Amino acid sequence: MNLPSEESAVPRFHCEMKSEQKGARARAQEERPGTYVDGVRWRQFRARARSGSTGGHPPARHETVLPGPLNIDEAQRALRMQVAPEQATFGELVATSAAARASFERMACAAACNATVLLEGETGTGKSRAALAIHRAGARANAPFLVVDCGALPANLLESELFGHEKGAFTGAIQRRVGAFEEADGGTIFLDEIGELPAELQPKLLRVLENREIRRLGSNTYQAVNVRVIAATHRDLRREVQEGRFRADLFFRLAVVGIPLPSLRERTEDIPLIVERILAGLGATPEQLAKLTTPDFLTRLQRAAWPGNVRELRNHLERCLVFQSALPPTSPDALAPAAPRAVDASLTYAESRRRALETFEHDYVEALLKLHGGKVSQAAAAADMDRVYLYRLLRRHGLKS
Ligand SMILES: Nc1ncnc2c1ncn2[C@@H]1O[C@H](COP(=O)(O)OP(=O)(O)OP(=O)(O)O)[C@@H](O)[C@H]1O
Repeated sequence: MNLPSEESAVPRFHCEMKSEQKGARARAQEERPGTYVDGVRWRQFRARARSGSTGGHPPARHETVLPGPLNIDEAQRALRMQVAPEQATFGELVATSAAARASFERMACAAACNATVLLEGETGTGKSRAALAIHRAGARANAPFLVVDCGALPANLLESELFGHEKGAFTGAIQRRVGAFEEADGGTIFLDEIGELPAELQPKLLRVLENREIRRLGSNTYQAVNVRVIAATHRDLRREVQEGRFRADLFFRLAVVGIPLPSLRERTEDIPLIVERILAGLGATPEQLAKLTTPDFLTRLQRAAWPGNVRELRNHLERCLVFQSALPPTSPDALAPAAPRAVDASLTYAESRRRALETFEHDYVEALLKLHGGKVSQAAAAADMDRVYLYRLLRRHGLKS
């Protein structure tokens, strides 16, 4: 039986489904690109007449309750509708919340096709991890995955980074250099912080996306590239378009599959699971794990603000391990009683969120610079930010000329 797929590279016999007297059985035939139901990867699935539902983690096998026997249509519907595991994973990402699972579903769809993807989410929501997971779950998994931070370099260097240059293309170009698009040929290029792409490079990237060909700096000829593009931004790109900082045509080219990543505030129910994952990754001992997953501590973590999202949570847990203690979250809003925050509910959600982010960004970089006596390099290193990017933020908020 064939299941619908947008990707021509998906094997014809990708998933085998059998109707049986007691129900239906589905078995994935290939390791890659994988078989997904509700964003969850499955190897074997059985829907049968009377049994319990076992959400799995990782879910290699699943059984659920269905009136049997089933015909193939019913079995297919069962796969789509009856599977509601409590936990979902996509690559290294884990979640139980509906918001995150909806993102995983979109990621799974994106992985199965070749379309350009735009990941949108606040800083630290896991955009880079999501990009890698999409690459790994797709047909290009064994080909290169290249990351370019569009906010990290000035325009001329970024152009060379992306498209390469010929020897002598500019002062200092002592030899020919292959750019990221060429290097990623056959694979995926991840354009992080795409909202920071300098205006002069936007038409050049648009051309690459439209024609799938690049031209090295200093060269007269275009050459074809076969690269899948995943971009990410923490900015509201629609707003950037409205305000003339980002080209509308480029935005539409990038957002063929738009995937919003929810902030941690919007999915606090995922925090216990993420905490467990992070602690395991940090090599916590069983004692440490027990101490840092008590209901009381988890509730405190769930009530904190986490403007830096999963990254901030991870840093906090790392501190807890270093100091061998369930430290209270340090974010200014942590454990705050229901004190009203300065939000204007007459604005749209998007506008309100944008303003809050702008304020956060401004306050953060201002405080950061103050803490480090105005030394940008030192501040950038301490904040684990790229120096050029920090400069850009400081200029954007009028904190440095
Ligand atoms: N679901 C998750 N489970 C465990 N760790 C996670 C998860 N999501 C993100 N992280 C961790 O949070 C940190 C930030 O993740 P990532 O770099 O993917 O976020 P981002 O959205 O790309 O951030 P930025 O916009 O600042 O580049 C990383 O250290 C990553 O390991």
